[in-house]
Amino acid sequence: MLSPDSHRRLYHAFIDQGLEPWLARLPEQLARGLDRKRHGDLPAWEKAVAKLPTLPDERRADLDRDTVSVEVALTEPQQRQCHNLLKKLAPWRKGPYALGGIHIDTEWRSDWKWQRVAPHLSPLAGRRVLDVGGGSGYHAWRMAGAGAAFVLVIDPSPRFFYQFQAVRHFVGDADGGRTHFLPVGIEDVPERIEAFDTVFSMGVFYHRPSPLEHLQQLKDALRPGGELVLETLVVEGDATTVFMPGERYAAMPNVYFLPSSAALSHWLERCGFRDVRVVDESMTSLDEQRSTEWMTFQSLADFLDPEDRRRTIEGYPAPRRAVLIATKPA
Ligand SMILES: Nc1ncnc2c1ncn2[C@@H]1O[C@H](C[S@+](CC[C@H]([NH3+])C(=O)[O-])CC(=O)[O-])[C@@H](O)[C@H]1O
Repeated sequence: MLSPDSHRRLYHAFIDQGLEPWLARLPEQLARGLDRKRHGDLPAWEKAVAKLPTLPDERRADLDRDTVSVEVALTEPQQRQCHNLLKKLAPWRKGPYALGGIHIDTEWRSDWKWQRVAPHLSPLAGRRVLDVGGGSGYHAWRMAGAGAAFVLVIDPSPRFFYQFQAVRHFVGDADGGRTHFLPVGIEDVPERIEAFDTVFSMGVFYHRPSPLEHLQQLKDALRPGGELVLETLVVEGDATTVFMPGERYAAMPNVYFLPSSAALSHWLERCGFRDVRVVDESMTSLDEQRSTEWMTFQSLADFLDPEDRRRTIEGYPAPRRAVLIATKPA
């Protein structure tokens, strides 16, 4: 269960944003997303967040820096307690964060992805934003830091929901209550809601078995004239190239379509998007995704061929990611 305060915050935000068609579904979606049967560790994550100590009101949140940071004075025992509680939510994959002097060095340098994306966005100031598959919410805090009026992360992972709530505990009201997380998938967004000025889908597309349906769902979430930001794994090739790996790609299950960025541009156009641009294409480096103290399992270095880093352990082209931006016609 969410604390009544978090419930209230979410409901009020949905009312303020005129998201009434979605509001009626929230109680069921929250209950399902946080159902204790979904993961054996869920009660432990909930408890860890609930046990975070009350913090002094005086704090300084910096959401517009590479490391999402909250400066707040903690006593040494408090800092130790927070460190242990945050560790209970590991593995921490998306970040980095610095919370009350605790540096969470996550598996991903998600700030590097943001650096590739941010310069190309229509300014986020005042916009209503949806981040589909937003993980722990790192990019959502950056979007709020860039001035978005309302940011909603949807991600079905309850672990990431509790990681977000832990960061929220530190941020407090310093974001003006503009950043939110709903533990559901893209399939739970009400049909044709057309409510968001910018929709992000980063690191999700290749997990979708029906890629054009995913593009259509993203389009339906956008208001006419809104902007889509699509980041995904691609392969080299022309507008006719698409690759589907076997059961695993770089050890990941559930990886389906890896088009070339030219093919993906073509698909976006076929789905009715306009002004499609590939703003970045780059290989994922071993410094961007790696094991850390906060994510101690295997990471990219273990999933590439040790003899030839240009290949995955399955012999496929190593991860290459593109960022595409497109507009829904007004
Ligand atoms: N049906 C679904 N609907 C929405 N999200 C889903 C669904 N299924 C899984 N996810 C979520 O999609 C996220 C994909 S990670 C990208 C994180 C961030 N965006 C990043 O760009 O760093 C992959 C990566 O590391 O590239 C996970 O958090 C899943 O729980």
